[in-house]
Amino acid sequence: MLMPTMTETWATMGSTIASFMFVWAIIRQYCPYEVRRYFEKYAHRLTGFFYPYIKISIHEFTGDRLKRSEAYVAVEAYLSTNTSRSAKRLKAEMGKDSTNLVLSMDEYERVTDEFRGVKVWWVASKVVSPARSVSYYPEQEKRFYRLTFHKRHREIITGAYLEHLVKEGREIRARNRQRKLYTNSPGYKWPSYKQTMWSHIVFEHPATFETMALEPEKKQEIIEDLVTFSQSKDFYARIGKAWKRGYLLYGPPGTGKSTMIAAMANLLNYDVYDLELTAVKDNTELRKLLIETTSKSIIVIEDIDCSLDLTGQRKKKPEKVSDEEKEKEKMDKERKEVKEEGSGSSKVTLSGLLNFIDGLWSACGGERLIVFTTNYMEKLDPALIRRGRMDKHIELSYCSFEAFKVLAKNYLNLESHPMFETVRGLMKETKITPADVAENLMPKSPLDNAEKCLSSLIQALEEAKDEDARKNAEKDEAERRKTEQEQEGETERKKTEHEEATYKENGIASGCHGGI
Ligand SMILES: Nc1ncnc2c1ncn2[C@@H]1O[C@H](COP(=O)(O)OP(=O)(O)OP(=O)(O)O)[C@@H](O)[C@H]1O
Ligand SMILES: [Mg+2]
Repeated sequence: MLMPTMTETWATMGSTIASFMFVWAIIRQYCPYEVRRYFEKYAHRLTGFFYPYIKISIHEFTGDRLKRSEAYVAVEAYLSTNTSRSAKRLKAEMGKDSTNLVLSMDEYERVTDEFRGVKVWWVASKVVSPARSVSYYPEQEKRFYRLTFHKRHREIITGAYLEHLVKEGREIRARNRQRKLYTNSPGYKWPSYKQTMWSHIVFEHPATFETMALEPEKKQEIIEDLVTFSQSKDFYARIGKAWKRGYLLYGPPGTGKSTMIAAMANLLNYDVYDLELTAVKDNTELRKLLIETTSKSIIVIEDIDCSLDLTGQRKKKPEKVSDEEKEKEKMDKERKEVKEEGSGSSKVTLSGLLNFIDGLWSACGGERLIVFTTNYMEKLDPALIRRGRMDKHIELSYCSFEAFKVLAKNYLNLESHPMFETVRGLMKETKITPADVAENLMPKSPLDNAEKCLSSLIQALEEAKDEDARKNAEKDEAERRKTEQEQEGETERKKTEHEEATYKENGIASGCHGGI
């Protein structure tokens, strides 16, 4: 019998494959879905006998579809180091500090990797499912990576290789991570498959605790608290508490609450989620936003007192409201109105927010800070700010002399100056916010030197002192008038009483006369 030559074998295989493809094309074109499924099933089994490779798919979104899968993100980062060498089509994204471009493989690109002498293949791919006919959503893309390797290496690849890949992927991500500032936008539509509810920009705020004007002991205490938190994963696990911590920053406008949030993020290298509560439709949407936040992040709700009407239980007003309080209320109302403009009304309730902070869902992810800021702590519901929810209350107040020295160092590069004594004296007599101090210390022209800036600050302090004196005088005058009016009223009342008594006496006396 004649043995077939190599060429003949190839030709036979080729024609078998071609016939198979032809039959398959006909089945796909003309057969009903059930028949197609049947053929697919058996075709897979058949090829399984001869095909010596194993494939593992890692999808971008799995299960609940709300969060990118960690495995996918790790593979993406891991391959980014590999692909720049062997892939031909690459995607580039800005890396940490906007100084370098991070490369990753483009869709449908294939690369090889080697681990302990074993070769594997990676391909980046996606399936596009068509848009649903009755839907606002565009077509959905489901991206995934597929790993292929020979079945004789199954153990090493599914064990040591995948472990090594996840570990390295995480490290690369941490190295290249650009911190982000997220915000939830109003008018948000429900996400398509891959969209998230947050939009982001690169977080580049320069504030640090070093540049913050605060008393040194207070600053140190806050830094220690934050660092301890970030290193306490095991501790939180041991005591059975979710790894998160709430901070309430309160104080007058311009005392550094927002600046401190940026300093916190820079200290711990966390992302910031700036949550605009008035743009959140309801409690369900709030929970979804929470689920989408990542670990190593700060979730911020600024001006919590004006975010929503969360103070329902504390509406009892004092009987007498001073002019100052009236003015505060008016300002709040205006701010609230401005915030609510265009954002549609929100149905987030106090209980929804409480659940957001420490409900069951709040534990997902871990390593998160929740920070509220307010100008009026007394307006917040006690339930919202009790310890355990807002674990640490930090008051940021008017500028002290110690805080001024930090600003003088930052702005003027001065550690001491004869004019400092005048500033110290005036600061004891009047109040000024760090924002106002900073503004005065800022040179306004290239010719402005330290003396000019310090003079400007001293002038501002003197003006503030005069203003205080004027306000005090007005207050005293108002008090004096009030006392005078009260006294006049009292005299008038006594006079009337006296007249009435005299009238009664006279009437009785004249009645007696008549009777006799
Ligand atoms: N403690 C501080 N240290 C350094 N700079 C400060 C401090 N407080 C305020 N500033 C300066 O003042 C500006 C305003 O401060 P910031 O926005 O942090 O105040 P705020 O307390 O958040 O005010 P608001 O209550 O109005 O939101 C900042 O840009 C910063 O330069
Ligand atoms: Mg602020």
